[in-house]
Amino acid sequence: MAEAASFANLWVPFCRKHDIEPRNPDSYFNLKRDPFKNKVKPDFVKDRRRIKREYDEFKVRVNGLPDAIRRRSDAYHAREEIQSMNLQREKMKAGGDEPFEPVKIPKATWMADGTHWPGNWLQPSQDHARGDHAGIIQVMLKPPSDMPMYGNINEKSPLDFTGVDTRLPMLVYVSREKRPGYDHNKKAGAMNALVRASAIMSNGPFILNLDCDHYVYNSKALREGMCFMMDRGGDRLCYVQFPQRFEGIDPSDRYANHNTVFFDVNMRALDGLQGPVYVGTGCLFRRIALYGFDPPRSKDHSPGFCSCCLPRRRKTSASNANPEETMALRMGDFDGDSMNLATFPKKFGNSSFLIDSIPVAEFQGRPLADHPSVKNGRPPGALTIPREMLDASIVAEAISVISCWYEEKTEWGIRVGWIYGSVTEDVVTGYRMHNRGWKSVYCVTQRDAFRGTAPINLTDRLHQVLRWATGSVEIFFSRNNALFASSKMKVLQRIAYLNVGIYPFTSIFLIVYCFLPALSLFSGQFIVQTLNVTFLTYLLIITITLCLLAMLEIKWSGIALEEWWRNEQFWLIGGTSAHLAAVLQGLLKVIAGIEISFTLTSKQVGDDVEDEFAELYIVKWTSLMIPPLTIIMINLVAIAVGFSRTIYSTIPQWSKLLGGVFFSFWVLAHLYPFAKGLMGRRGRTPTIVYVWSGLVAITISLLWIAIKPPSQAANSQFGGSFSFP
Ligand SMILES: O=c1ccn([C@@H]2O[C@H](COP(=O)(O)OP(=O)(O)O[C@H]3O[C@H](CO)[C@@H](O)[C@H](O)[C@H]3O)[C@@H](O)[C@H]2O)c(=O)[nH]1
Ligand SMILES: [Mn+2]
Repeated sequence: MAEAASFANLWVPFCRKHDIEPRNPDSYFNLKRDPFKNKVKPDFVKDRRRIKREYDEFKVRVNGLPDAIRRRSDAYHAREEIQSMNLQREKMKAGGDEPFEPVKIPKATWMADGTHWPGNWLQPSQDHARGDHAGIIQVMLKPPSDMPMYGNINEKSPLDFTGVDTRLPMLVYVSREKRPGYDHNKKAGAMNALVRASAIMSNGPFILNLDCDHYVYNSKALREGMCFMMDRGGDRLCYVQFPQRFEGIDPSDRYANHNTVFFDVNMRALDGLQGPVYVGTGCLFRRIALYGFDPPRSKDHSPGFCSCCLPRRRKTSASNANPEETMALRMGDFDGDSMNLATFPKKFGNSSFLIDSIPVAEFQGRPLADHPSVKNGRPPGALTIPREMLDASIVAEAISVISCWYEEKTEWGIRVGWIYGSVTEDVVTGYRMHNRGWKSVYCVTQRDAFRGTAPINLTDRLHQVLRWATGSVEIFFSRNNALFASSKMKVLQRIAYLNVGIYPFTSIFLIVYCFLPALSLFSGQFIVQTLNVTFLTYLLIITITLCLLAMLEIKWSGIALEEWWRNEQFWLIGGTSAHLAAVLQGLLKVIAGIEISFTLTSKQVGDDVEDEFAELYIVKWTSLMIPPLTIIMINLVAIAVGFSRTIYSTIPQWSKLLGGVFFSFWVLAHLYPFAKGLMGRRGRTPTIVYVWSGLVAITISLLWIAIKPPSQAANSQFGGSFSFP
């Protein structure tokens, strides 16, 4: 961190001077395009060469750190040992009869300034180990000055930053206290600790949340998000969500990692309702909304007026599932009654610094009152007061709010901050805000705002989808089920959230549909006895509707047909494997209380220089693969059975066979990427895949013979009775 902060002193002004994008040095230096395009400043070449060298040196220094720190720590340790040995020897000379004891000094990780690193990961010991350590706060970069600080030539800086603002934002490293035996609530707990620490150290009225596997790709994106927040009526926005975009995904996007249908269709559609769901990263929050308050002026925005489809319906029925939920933290309407500060310690914990910061964050987040129509605006110039300097008491307070016990008997994780108890804490957290009447906005910038990495091999991808689906099932069985939403949630938004909780359950029907074509091939019967007009009309209407829907999605969102098809395919792959498992797991958790773990999805590591997408071909067997594999085998066998029966029958009815096989092929076409994934790299199919395929094939054949002995089957009808005219 210290190395990065010191490199930033050069890198950030360099980016400002030459309009560098993206501002992640690693991706910038790895860009495939011409770095000199549109660059006109004569010293750009010189600056770039210099900064590239600095960056390379920085990287080498970082690579050397594990070794350097170990050597430094050993040296310090040896010195300590010698010192204490000398001390003992002197004592022996002076006093005499004390027995000589070998000195034992616990090993520690030492920092360059000769102090102990409080975390100690090199040599874990009690109180200094992963999952067992005190809270750590390190101010890496001090708060910047209020006025721009322009560079000038006289400085020692190796680059000429004349006229470039060289300020850097405050940078603080936070690691919350961890003790064995405490439930730390994973990411949600980490976010809440950060929210509290930042309330005390900087108290920005807006918070950007990025996952560790994402980075800023467009330095101006934040400004676009702020436009929504500062706009008239923007004070009713709880967050601005940016789409998730990914890098390092195989060009054909075999497992629909880009998720374009979700990010370019669903999320954009939700933007027209109460707003997009929160997807965990790339999201700009209004701090006050995270604190669990109602939006301002919620009284004049009664649901009768904003419910888009059912106007003025429920005045009396106000199905407010939990009135105290929305009333408890009501901040008044900002204007008349002020916030009820007396109740704050019970909700936010005992830090008076934190409690005092809340009204400040609310005030500073208001839109500028530069127009008569802006209600409760912030008077111009109100934010130009200089920022308070950090002192020891502030840091001490920040340490205390990231302690293990701080949240005890408060509403953190229950009504305040990120909500606990779900592996998809993001959806729940956003839902609670919408439920209070807040709106959100989807901000798709021309240039991607943020970019991240995603698991591209089949196994990790399935596990990721499993986790999401499990989260959804949890939501379904919890009080966050949209059926219990407050009356402030718009009807269509409620349906959208209902869908979030329900979609894994579609896997049950999906699996049935995948077996039906095979079944009809085996039995020679189609799902309906005769192809009457009613059936065909239904089929036609459904098919046309689906096609129209697909066309609408593609035309409106501008995604490519291939991307759309990948999403369809993965919907079936995930649906028959991960979604089903999630439903079972979710039921287990609800009924038996058995929990699953939230493990970080593994990220591709670029060791394989020869193949950028080596990760794609990794096959790790998981039982999630059994249902799709079974579907593939059964459909293949069914096609073979139907085919051979037609060949050996006296009057082959090829059109009937074609009709039956068509639906089987349709299922297989969806599962094609899955089959490809199982194969691994050509010629390296894992044995377990063969074993399972063999097992399934034998089972089906035996079953088939048991049910319909060949002599009998030979006379029956072949190929399914459905046929193309
Ligand atoms: O114990 C944990 C586990 C995860 N994280 C964070 O959570 C993020 C998401 O984990 P990742 O393994 O990248 O999962 P994804 O499937 O990529 O995450 C998506 O889905 C998650 C919910 O399941 C959301 O939290 C994420 O924001 C969203 O990007 C990580 O980047 C970490 O920053 C923690 O802080 N603590
Ligand atoms: Mn991720």
